[in-house]
Amino acid sequence: MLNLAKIIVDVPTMQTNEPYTYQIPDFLNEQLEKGMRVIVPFGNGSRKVQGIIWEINHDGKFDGKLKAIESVMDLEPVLNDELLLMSKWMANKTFSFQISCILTMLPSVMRAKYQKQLKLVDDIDDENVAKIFSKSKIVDFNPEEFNKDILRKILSLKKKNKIEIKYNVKNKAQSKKILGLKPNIFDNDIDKELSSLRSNAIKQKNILYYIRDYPNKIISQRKLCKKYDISESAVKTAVNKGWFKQFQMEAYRNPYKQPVKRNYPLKLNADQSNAVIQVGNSIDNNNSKVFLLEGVTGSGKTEVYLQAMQKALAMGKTALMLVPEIALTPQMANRVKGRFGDRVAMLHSGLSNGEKYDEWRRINNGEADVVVGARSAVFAPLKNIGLIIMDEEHDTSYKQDDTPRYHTRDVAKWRAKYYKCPVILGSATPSLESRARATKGVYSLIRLPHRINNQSLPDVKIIDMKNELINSGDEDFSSELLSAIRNRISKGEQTVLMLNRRGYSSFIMCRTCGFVLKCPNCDISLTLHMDTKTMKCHYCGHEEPIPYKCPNCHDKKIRYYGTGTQKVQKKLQKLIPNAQIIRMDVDTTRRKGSHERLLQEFGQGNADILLGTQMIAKGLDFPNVTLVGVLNADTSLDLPDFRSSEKTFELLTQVSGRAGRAEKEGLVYIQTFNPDNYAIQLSRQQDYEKFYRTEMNIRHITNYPPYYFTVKITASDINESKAAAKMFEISKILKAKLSDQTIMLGPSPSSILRIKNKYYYQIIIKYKNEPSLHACLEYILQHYQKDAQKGLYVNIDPNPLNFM
Ligand SMILES: Nc1ncnc2c1ncn2[C@@H]1O[C@H](COP(=O)(O)OP(=O)(O)OP(=O)(O)O)[C@@H](O)[C@H]1O
Ligand SMILES: [Zn+2]
Ligand SMILES: [Zn+2]
Repeated sequence: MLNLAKIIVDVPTMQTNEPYTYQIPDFLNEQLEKGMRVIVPFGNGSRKVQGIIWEINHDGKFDGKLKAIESVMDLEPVLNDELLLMSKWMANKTFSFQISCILTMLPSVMRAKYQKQLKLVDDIDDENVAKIFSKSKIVDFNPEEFNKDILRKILSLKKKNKIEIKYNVKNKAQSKKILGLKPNIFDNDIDKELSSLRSNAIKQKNILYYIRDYPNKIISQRKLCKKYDISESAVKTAVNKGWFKQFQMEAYRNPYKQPVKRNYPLKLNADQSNAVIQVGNSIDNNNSKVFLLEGVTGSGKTEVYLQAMQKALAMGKTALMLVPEIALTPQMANRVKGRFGDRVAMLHSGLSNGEKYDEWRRINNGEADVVVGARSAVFAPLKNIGLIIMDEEHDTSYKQDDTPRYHTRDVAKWRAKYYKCPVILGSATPSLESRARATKGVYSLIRLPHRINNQSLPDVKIIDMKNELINSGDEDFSSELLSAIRNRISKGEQTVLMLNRRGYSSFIMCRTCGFVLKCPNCDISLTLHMDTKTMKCHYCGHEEPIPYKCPNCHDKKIRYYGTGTQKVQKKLQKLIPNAQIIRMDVDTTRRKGSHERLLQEFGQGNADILLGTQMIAKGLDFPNVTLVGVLNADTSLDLPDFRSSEKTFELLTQVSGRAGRAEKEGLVYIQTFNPDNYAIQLSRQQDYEKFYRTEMNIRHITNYPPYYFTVKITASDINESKAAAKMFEISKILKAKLSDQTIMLGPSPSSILRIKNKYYYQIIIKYKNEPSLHACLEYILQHYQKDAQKGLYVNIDPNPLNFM
């Protein structure tokens, strides 16, 4: 009989979904549990890797030699049964490896960091190498810190067994420790000390009074000093006299800087209350229904979420609310925090890794039972979930663009099944896939067709910029929009302006020879960043100075193309000198808290105009905004993507919805060079149902989702012909297996052929019913693993969000 553990190990280059069996050493036998992280030896060197315990068997048998677990990294499991089970499902569903799913579920600080170390095992002659070990026989080894000569010597000494290279796993997950104080003097002794103090020892007396008032209270030193105006030196004296015991206490980092105002449930209108009742019934009956809440902008979806969550909490269950990163505005956060208080945990990219880890632990310990967060919050270690909400369910940020390529919606539905609870998918513009499922009855459709208080949707006007360009020569601001802005300023009302911007919108081009400055590593033009005065690649991070002469023909007529937000802001300021403008884009929101601050300023009325990129389109609820302008509606239409109309319609509808949400009526101007395009015309009517029918017809004729399922397979390599050859090989395997109804596009070069010096080739498969496809793709995934070690990667993306 042996104590054995099956462990899923973190070995990047030789992945497998089969766990490895290890022996549990006696000293760990009591302590180990399923779901804990451990460190185990791997391979035949002295390599150590992180792993997670998948199964424990106390009366196991094993023939042959077994390695033993070296140490354990956790005191309690970090993954419960549910999440372990989910990792297995997810690996299968997304064609990835279980270990990468597990690592995705955990806060980043819990992912292992491997530190190489050098250990001196024998005397060495070389002085330069010996110097490395002058302080200790084991030192951290970062190869990039040594020159080639020394590196060569180290390797040759390793061959002679005079030096060992070890791999150690570092635990980055550290809780924050602060100084805590515990009273250590009681009753009569306090009085004795008081009477022995000089009459002017006021600080010392104050400390004793405090201890008399709170004899059993543990307090952090910082708080004591701040709250009772006591100096640190006075505390030091008190500790020396034995009045306090000083110790290290664990602190949660507090990411909420400002106090949140409490808010209370609103009286629901009939549509809202119908929605809450339906969802509530599903919570009561433990059924895992999926509701599609289709509510026009400003229809009060958030209040429905809050009151449905309240129901789940009242039954002693927990609630999970997912929002797109960009929509996790302070407004949304305050609404939830203000309703449910300290039981809310927030997970979003604005937190430091340490803060995220703390929030994660609060959830794992059961101290927070409401979680609000972006994509990865879908893995929050809540137990006993009673409701899952996905706000703006159509948002593309819900799909992860890198392995594991999961869609948050699928994970949410899996968890809801596990806990037998409902899911609400909410949106003013649901994804076509979800809306089609509601038509089929797979989801239950609930509609909120009216705005709160029956306020009408804003009036939308479309401006043909072709005419405008001829008449006024301005391609950014039409005269109608300008006069509407001036009019709002004179009335003290506010305007939101959106610049529909894509990554490369401000590139530079030579007007003489047409030269465009491109990234040396990727097939993409560099983007101009005025704040750092550099040209940057958004794919690989390459950066270089802005050229003043054309690198090709040396002419000085090189100029900036496309509309950057900065440029537009300058121009607008010139056109309307008295306007107070707040600009919101990647550049102005990079610093922590700046997003929050800008919105707050706008909300307080400190500016007339909020000018920004797509990040201002969603979720904002400012009653004084009566005018919305979309400066360039066309950029998202130009995408070589079958979803470009859907994206355009959705964006225009969402941004229009920011206008006229309270008593005053709203007006929207959409500037476009394609005024007749159906997505633009239909967004003028803000009629989602009509858009849905029109777009479904087009998808039907062109054989696209939701009528077809899709899979994208890519191969990438530094050598272009290798990537292409691999894709042709794969296409042969597929052709042999797939039925004739299935459509295969490619192999073809991806639309950005080269990224980070690697070439990409792809195949897209469109299918309706292909039972053997999954197994075939699994085979491809496993079979081409060995190529990854040589730098050729094969990736499978189920239901890709873009085909480019
Ligand atoms: N029952 C109600 N009575 C009064 N006011 C309400 C009610 N429900 C919601 N509101 C208010 O109406 C406004 C719009 O609601 P909310 O922001 O929830 O809409 P939404 O449907 O989420 O909109 P969007 O999709 O545009 O973000 C908010 O200011 C909210 O406080
Ligand atoms: Zn030139
Ligand atoms: Zn690049």
